[in-house]
Amino acid sequence: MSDDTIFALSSGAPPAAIGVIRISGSGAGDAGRALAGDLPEPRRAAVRSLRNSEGELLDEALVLWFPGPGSATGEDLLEFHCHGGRAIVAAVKRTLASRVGLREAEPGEFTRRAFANGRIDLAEAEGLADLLEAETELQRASALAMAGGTLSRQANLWREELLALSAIVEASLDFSDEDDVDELPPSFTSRLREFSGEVAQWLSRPTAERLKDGYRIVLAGPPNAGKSSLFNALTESQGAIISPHAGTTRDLIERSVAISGVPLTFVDTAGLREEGAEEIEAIGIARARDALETADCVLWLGEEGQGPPQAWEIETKVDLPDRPGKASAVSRVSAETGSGIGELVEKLVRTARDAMPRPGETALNRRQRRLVSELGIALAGAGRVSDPLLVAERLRTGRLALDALVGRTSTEDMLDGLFGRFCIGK
Ligand SMILES: Nc1nc2c(c(=O)[nH]1)N(C=O)[C@@H](CNc1ccc(C(=O)N[C@@H](CCC(=O)O)C(=O)O)cc1)CN2
Ligand SMILES: Nc1nc2c(ncn2[C@@H]2O[C@H](COP(=O)(O)OP(=O)(O)OP(=O)(O)O)[C@@H](O)[C@H]2O)c(=O)[nH]1
Ligand SMILES: [Mg+2]
Repeated sequence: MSDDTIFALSSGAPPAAIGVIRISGSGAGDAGRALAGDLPEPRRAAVRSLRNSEGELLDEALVLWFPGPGSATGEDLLEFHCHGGRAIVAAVKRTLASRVGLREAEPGEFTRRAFANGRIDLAEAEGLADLLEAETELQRASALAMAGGTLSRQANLWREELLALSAIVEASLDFSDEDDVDELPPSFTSRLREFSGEVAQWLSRPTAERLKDGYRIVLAGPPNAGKSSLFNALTESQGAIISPHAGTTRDLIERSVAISGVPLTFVDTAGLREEGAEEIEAIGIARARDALETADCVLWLGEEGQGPPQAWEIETKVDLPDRPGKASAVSRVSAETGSGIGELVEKLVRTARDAMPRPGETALNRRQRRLVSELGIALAGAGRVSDPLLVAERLRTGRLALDALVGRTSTEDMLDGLFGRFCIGK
């Protein structure tokens, strides 16, 4: 980690109402004085005239001064809240670079410094990355919980419990004599079991990927069943081509929408038929079958009972007089008149919400799940052996997983990948 002083525009692209330029590092105070004269008192906004080294006025701006280590990055941090015009932002940045000699920050570098300085841990940094990418209410609430340290606090409690259990094992080692080598107290076993149960509970929760990708709803059925028409009605779009010609849709058509804050991804597919499909349509049918594999929910528009297991039977084109009808239909709709569409959407939202993390519940991403499950495996292993030395060894393995979880141990590659997800200025 370099210890030079960095700056970046942290607000959106100009022109904007306000442009926030942040400066972090040991040179932040001097940079502030170079442009603004005397600094305001710490953590209090004050108006200053910003000038370049020729003394020319660049802007009247608010200045905020956060001396380290009690700042967002843990370093001296200074902010100019300028008018957000292109030329103003450019002039302030130019002055910081060429006159003051500061370097423009890399993507995520402020956050990376906050991590390096112990202001946030790795799980919180991942939460922040998700928070910036959040597009729905559920994603926002879950990411905010992660960024606020719910998993980090849990990991620390688990770490303490591991240390307490290790202490019991140590004590049994100290006091063991020839006849009584490997007796761990019964309380040890029950604590271990409770611990394992808690870890299993975290692993059973809906995942962060599910929250990000949305609940996948695949529309399937024979050609001309009305899949594309229903797809357009559900997504309130004209994304799919509709025609009376059987075999109109070939490629998968995906559209993500958030309804009541719940992310849903609808997938329209080529009509399934065994015979008569020409080459391109046949490729489409293969893709449709693949899509069925990854679906969270299949809406089946074909003949009753002919869809994949668990599929929702949908009776469609209910505006037409002579239709076969479906006794077990979950939903009866008409894409033509719109009848039943609202109810179907409501059912889907309810089902999808049940499959998602609760609002504000921490959802583990793939990396976090791998490490929490390593902890779970270590605990299970500790419960299966009786030699205290082996038990101690398993508990240590669990602690290593927790260290990796919060980033006490982490590789440069991993950090580059994570912080590269942030924009410049974060
Ligand atoms: N203008 C501005 N807005 C911003 C940020 C920022 O850096 N600048 N943030 C940047 O991400 C977020 C807010 N996060 C922050 C987190 C910690 C501290 C901080 O100074 N913490 C100190 C003191 C807390 C106090 O007493 O008020 C600390 O925790 O010790 C500041 C902002 C969102 N909004
Ligand atoms: N009356 C009526 N006609 C509908 C309804 N839904 C679809 N259709 C008609 O049925 C025909 C086929 O509709 P599509 O939505 O293209 O059917 P599809 O299942 O996507 O067909 P492929 O892409 O070929 O597999 C079109 O002529 C539509 O106008 C409906 O609810 N009522
Ligand atoms: Mg179609």
